[in-house]
Amino acid sequence: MGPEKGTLVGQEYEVEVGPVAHGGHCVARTPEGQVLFVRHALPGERVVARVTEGEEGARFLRADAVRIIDASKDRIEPPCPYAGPGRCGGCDWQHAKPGAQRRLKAEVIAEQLKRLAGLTPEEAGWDGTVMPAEGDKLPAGEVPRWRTRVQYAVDPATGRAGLRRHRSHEVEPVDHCMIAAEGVGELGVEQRDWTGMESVEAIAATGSHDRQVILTPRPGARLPLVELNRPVSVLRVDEKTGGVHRVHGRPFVRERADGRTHRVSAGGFWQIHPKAADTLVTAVMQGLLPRKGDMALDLYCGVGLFAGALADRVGDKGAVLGIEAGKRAVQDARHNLAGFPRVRIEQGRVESVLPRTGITEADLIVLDPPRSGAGRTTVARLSSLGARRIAYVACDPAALARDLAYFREGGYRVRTLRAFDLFPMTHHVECVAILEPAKKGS
Ligand SMILES: C[S@@+](CC[C@H](N)C(=O)[O-])C[C@H]1O[C@@H](n2cnc3c(N)ncnc32)[C@H](O)[C@@H]1O
Repeated sequence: MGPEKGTLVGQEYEVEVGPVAHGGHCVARTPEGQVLFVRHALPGERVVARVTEGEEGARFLRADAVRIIDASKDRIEPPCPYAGPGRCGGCDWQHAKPGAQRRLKAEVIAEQLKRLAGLTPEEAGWDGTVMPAEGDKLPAGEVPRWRTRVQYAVDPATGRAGLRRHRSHEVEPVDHCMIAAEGVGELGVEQRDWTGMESVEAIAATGSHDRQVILTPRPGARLPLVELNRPVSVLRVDEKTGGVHRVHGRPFVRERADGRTHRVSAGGFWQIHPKAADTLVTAVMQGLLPRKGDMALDLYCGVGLFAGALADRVGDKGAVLGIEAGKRAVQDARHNLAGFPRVRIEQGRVESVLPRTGITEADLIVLDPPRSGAGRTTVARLSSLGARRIAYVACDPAALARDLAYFREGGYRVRTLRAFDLFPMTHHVECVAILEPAKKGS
C-alpha cells in the first residue's frame, strides 16, 4: 500500500482563473499543476482559492475564491446576502452581471457541444447566445423572482427554513430567498418555526391561485399545524416509503401554459420558471412545424405539456403518444388531455415502453429527458422511426451533446439550437435542439 494521500482542504493558492466549466465553477491550476474547480470566481480573475474538497494526487480539487485580487469587469457585489463561499448553495453566479451569467452559460454549451458532439455553434445552427426569459431583463441590482417551487431545508438546531450549503447537508437559514417567486415569498415559510421537519417544499402555481406546501417530517416527528400567510394545500412525504399523502386541500396544483390548465400532483415535474413552459412550447412548435394529420411522440412527457400542444396542432386526423415513467404524472397527463381522444399516454420507462408499442414510424418526436439524457439505445430507436423533425428539450448541455452525437450516428443533423436562461443566478440552462434527417428526403 502506498503512503496515505493528505487532504488539501483549507489549503490556499493564489491562482489565475481560467475558463468556466460545466457546474457553476471556473478552472484553475495549483502551482503543482493540479486542476482546481473554483466557485465564486470569474474567468480572467486573480484570486486566492481555498480548497474545500480533495487530496494530493486527486484528479481535481474543489475550491472557493475567498479573496479577489484582480476582479473581472463582469463582477458585481452579490445582491443576495446569503451568497458567497461556504454559504447558500442555491445560486452559482450571484457575483456575475446578468449578461455575463448568460455568456458563461453560452460558453459551457459551446464547450460541451464541441467536446462531446464535435459541433461548432454554426454546425448546430446556434447563434451562440442564451436568451433571458420574458421580463427577466431588470435594472442593475434587481433579481428576477423566478423560483415558483422552492425546496427549503430545515435547520435541525433552530427549526428555521433555509437552503443547503453547496455540496453539504448543512442548512443556511434565510429570511428571504431573492429568487423565490412572489407567490412563494408571500407564504411566509421562511418566518415560521419548522421544528421536527426535514424539509418544506413551497409551490406557487402559475396562472392559478393554487399554493401548496409539501412537508417531509424527521423520523417520529409530528406534523405541525400549518398556518401560513395565504391559504395552502398541505401534503406530507411518508418518511419510510417516500410516498406523498394529502393532509388538507387539493393534492395537486393547477398550472397554466399554452392556453391550457395542467393538473400537477405532488412529486410530478413542472418547469419552475413561470415563463418556462410557454417559452419551451413556443420554441418546440416553431421548430417542429406540426401539420394536421401528423403522428407525434412526446417522450418523458410529464403531465402532458408538449403532448397537449402537439394534439392541438395535429388535429382530429393526427395522433399523439406520450410516454412517462411517473405513475401520478401519467394520471395527471391522462386527466389533462382527456379532451383529446387521439392522445394516448403510456406509463413506464421510454427504454422499455417504446419497443413494446410496436411503433415503427412517427412524423414528429419531442423528447425532454431527465438530466442523464436519453442514451444511445433510445436515440438509435428514435432515429429509426423516420421522423421529419425531432425536438430535443435539454436541461443538461452535456447530456444533450452526447445524445446529439448518437443522433448523428442515426442519420440526424441539428437544424437549429436555441438556449434559454430559465434558471437565472444558477449555472442551469435549458436548450431546445431541432433535428432533421441529414439527407433530406431519406
Ligand atoms: C424534464 S421532465 C419533462 C416533463 C415534461 N416534458 C414537461 O415539460 O413538463 C422529465 C420527465 O421524464 C420522466 N422520466 C424520467 N426518466 C424516465 C424514463 N426513463 N422514461 C420515461 N420517463 C422518464 C420524469 O418523471 C419527468 O416527468
